[in-house]
Amino acid sequence: MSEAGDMGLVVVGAAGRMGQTLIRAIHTMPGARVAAAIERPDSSHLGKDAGELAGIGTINVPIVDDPLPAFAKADGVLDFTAPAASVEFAGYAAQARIVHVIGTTGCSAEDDAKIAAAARHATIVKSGNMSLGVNLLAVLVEQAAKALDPEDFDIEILEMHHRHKVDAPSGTALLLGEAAAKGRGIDLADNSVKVRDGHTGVRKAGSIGFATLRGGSVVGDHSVILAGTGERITLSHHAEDRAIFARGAVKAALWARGKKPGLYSMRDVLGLS
Ligand SMILES: NC(=O)C1=CN([C@@H]2O[C@H](COP(=O)(O)OP(=O)(O)OC[C@H]3O[C@@H](n4cnc5c(N)ncnc54)[C@H](OP(=O)(O)O)[C@@H]3O)[C@@H](O)[C@H]2O)C=CC1
Ligand SMILES: O=C(O)C1=N[C@H](C(=O)O)C[C@H](O)C1
Repeated sequence: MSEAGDMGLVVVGAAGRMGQTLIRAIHTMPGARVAAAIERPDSSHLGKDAGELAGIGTINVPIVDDPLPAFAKADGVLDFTAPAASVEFAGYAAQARIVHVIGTTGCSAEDDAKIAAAARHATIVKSGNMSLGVNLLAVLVEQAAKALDPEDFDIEILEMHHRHKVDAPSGTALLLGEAAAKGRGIDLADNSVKVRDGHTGVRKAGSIGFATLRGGSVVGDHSVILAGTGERITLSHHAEDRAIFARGAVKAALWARGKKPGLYSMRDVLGLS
C-alpha cells in the first residue's frame, strides 16, 4: 500500500478500450496516479508503456502480466475486463485489502456471489454504468415506474452498442430494468422478457421487455419507454465518449478509499441512493 497522497491505482485490462480511457482519465484527474497496468500473459501489449499506448506519452508504467505484486503495492484497482477476470481480481483485491472498482458487465449470478464474498475484505464498487447521467436516469426511471400503473403503462428498454460488445442485454439496460422493477415493487428476474422471436403471443401485463441493437462505433445508447394507450414517455441517455465512464470509475475509487469493506454502487458514490 502506498503512503498517503495520490491514490495508486492498478488498471487491469489496460490495453482495452476502457483500459486506455482509464489511463487517460487518471492522468488528468487530481488525487490519483497509475500504479500499474496489467494485461493477460499472452497479450501482445506486454512491455509497452501504458501511457504511450493510451496516446498521452510515456508515464513509465510498463504493461505487465502479474497482478499480485501490483495489487500488494497499490491502493485500488480499476477493472473493465471480463467476468471471469473480475472474479479473480476481486479475490486478489480482498487479499490485499484494497479498493476494487468493477465496471465489467455480463457477470452471472455465480460471478456476482463470488464478488460479494470478496467484498467481505475488499471495498468494491460495482456498477453496469459509471456515468453520472445514467445513474441519474435510473432514479428518474424508478420514480416514473412507481408513479404509473402497470395496467396502463408497459415498460420496454432499448439499447444500442458498438459491434465489438459481447454481452446482452447491456449492464446498463439491466441496471435500468432493476430501477423500473424497484419502482414497481417487483423482482426483475421473475418479470423480464429478454428475447422475442416467432409467435410470442400478446405482451404479458407487468413485464419489463428488453431489446438489443449492435453495430458500428456506438458508445452506448439507452432508452426506457413507458408505453400507454395513446401516449408514450421515453427517458434516454446517449453516451458520446467513454471518458464519462472512466471519470466515474476514478471518482468511485477516490470515494471508496478509507471506506470499510463492502459492496457499493455508483448510486452510493454519487449520493443518489
Ligand atoms: N460499467 C461501465 O460504465 C462500463 C462497462 N464497460 C464494460 O467493461 C468491459 C470491457 O469493455 P471494453 O473496454 O470495451 O472491452 P475490451 O475488450 O476493449 O477490453 C477488455 C480488456 O481486458 C483484457 N482482459 C480480459 N481478461 C483479462 C485478464 N484475465 N487479465 C488481464 N486482462 C484481461 C482484455 O484482453 P484480451 O483482449 O486479450 O481479452 C482487454 O484488453 C465490458 O464488460 C464492458 O461491458 C464498458 C464501458 C463502461
Ligand atoms: O461495452 C460497452 O461498451 C459498454 N458497456 C456497459 C454496459 O454494458 O451497459 C456500459 C456502456 O453502455 C458501454
